[in-house]
Amino acid sequence: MEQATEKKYPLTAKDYNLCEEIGEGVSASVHKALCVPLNEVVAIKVLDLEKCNNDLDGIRREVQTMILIDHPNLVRAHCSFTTGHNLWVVMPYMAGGSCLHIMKSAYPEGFEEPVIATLLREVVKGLVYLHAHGHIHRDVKAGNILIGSDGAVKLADFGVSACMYDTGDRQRSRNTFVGTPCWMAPEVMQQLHGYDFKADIWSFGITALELAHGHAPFSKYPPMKVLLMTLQNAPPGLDYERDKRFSKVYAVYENFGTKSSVLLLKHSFLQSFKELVGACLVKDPKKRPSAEKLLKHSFFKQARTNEYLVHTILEGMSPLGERFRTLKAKEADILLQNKALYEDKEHISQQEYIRGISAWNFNLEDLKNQASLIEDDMSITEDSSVSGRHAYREDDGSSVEGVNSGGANHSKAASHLEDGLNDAHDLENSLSAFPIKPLQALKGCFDVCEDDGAGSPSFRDSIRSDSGEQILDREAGKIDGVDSGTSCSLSHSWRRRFSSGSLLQENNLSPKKFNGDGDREHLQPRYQSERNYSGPLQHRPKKDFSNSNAGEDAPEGAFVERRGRFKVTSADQSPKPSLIQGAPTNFQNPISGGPTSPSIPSLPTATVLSSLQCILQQNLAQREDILRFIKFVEQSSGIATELTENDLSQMTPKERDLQAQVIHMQQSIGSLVEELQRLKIKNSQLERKLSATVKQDDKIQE
Ligand SMILES: Nc1ncnc2c1ncn2[C@@H]1O[C@H](COP(=O)(O)OP(=O)(O)OP(=O)(O)O)[C@@H](O)[C@H]1O
Repeated sequence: MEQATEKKYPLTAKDYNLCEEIGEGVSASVHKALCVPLNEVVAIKVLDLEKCNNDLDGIRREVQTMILIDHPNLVRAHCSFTTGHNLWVVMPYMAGGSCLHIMKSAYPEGFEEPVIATLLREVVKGLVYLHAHGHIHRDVKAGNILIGSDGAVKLADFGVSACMYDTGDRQRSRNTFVGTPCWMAPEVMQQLHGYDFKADIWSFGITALELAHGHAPFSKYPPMKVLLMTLQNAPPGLDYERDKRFSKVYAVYENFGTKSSVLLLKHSFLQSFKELVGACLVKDPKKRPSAEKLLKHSFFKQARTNEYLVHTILEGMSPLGERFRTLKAKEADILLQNKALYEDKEHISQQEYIRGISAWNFNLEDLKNQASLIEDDMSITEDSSVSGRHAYREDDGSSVEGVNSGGANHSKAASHLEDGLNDAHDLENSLSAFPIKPLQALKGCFDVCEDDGAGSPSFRDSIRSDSGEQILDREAGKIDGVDSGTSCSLSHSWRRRFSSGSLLQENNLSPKKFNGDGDREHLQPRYQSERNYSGPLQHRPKKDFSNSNAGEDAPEGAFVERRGRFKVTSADQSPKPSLIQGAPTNFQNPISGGPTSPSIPSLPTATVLSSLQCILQQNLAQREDILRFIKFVEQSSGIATELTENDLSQMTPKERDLQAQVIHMQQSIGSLVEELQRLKIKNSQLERKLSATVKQDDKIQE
């Protein structure tokens, strides 16, 4: 491949001395290296082509993009070449590392306001350039915002970026499913009408929250749940209560005209930050501002210079390689400590987290588990969702409702839902009640990288640490057994998590502390609940499973559908029997007008309550009708049994006809009684569900 810059970067591996590892992604590891002929420190991204699952197109695209771009806020590749079965991409060394790693190391609760403004402004500038050149980045997140030793901010990782002009028809919207769930725009998840540059604006909004809080909203949830929550809930945002540390009044000095005067402006950072995030996190992409427009937002008045970043966040940080090693070791340690938890069934979300997207398996059990985790979110009102309170309190270690709160609540929620989610039919009903159909949106979207467990790339041997010490081997971090029972080995999922964002708290690696707020003076080392930091989801062509053994992984029940790696199994696909032929079957959901279902997950609790009450009343009325009908039939059949053979022979045709009808009615009684039983059971289930919901509602109101 041709060199991209004036300087001639060598195209052979022997001209580079690979040093320690400084980053790891889903598809690659990144090393510090010395380019010997130029005596220049560089970063080399090493992609193992054998592990790339034929996604060579994606790699080609990434490298092409990286070489062609030319903007101070985007990481440009110097050159690339293959060595053995690896592809090396040589790029500038960004000594500060990614914002995510910096937060993990020293700012677990997010950055200070001016830092956020400075970082984001630089990112927007990069996006303006990318979008103007027809590219969508598709993976904007703190893990991909790199900082150089001079405080330069650059957006990296074009692994999933897309060129809008790829098809040649300059089509301006895409139809592929890529990105990382927490940062992924709803329209990318939905795949209904494609998406465009505005998908990056959504991810940018999520990244803003990530930089403010130290983690992305919903980051602790398993990927499926993240998708559902993004589609269902009101967009996340800043909250006046939780984020009041951003409410400080700032002094803004401005020069006017020739006379240099200083004006003290009272400015609430929180207000403009809230506005910025709110503008980006609008579900309708058309209503999101363009990157260009965003750049003019008043929020960026807080932005400072690159030097400011050097002084505030880089000074005092340990070298990147050392930081990376420490974080990696810490994560391995925490995984070991929590091993027992993962064996506990009550910690489904943590299991999902460990498994990562690689192990996504949409069988019935998984769907049930995922769906059972959804219930607790029904309590999230627009407001609390917007504030993100629900998702954050847990992070402080104080357990609240939610998945990771010690398991008790979760297990309660899960068992509570058991009743309502007894079969796949109900499950599908409940999912289909979402305003947009996430399942449909998900089916066939993914191909999933399976970890072959094969470890080190051949280049490993040549790697040495700057300090000469043995660097932590990737395999050394592998913890056997933790992931037992899943289809993904830990080494893989661990890599995946680490790369894109576990924010396991770090012992205060750096002496750097804030002196501003006071509330962040002490960065206590603590192990916070783990999150799901799933890596990018790469869209690949759907596979033909027509010859596959459809039922191979199905835990039970008939196989319904399988597209890509998605499959939905159902224990009962048979149509529900109608009550009686000719009898009314209009069990209508009073809200939607559709058939009633015990699960109406997309509705707020109050609406669900009134809906359930209506259904209950309807069922009671129907039961009365049926009882009356049975009584009537019993009376009729009583007359019939008193008739003798003789009587029958003397009957007129009309009488015989009537008699036949009576017999038919008698036969119906059996099925009516059965139906009645079924309704009774359903009634009692509804009653239980209703009282549980009322209790839950009461609790929330308390
Ligand atoms: N030029 C660089 N200088 C310093 N660190 C880098 C550089 N490029 C990447 N890194 C580090 O390596 C990590 C992984 O790199 P990158 O994101 O390119 O890999 P990936 O496999 O595409 O990851 P993912 O897709 O999971 O985000 C980054 O998060 C960052 O911490």
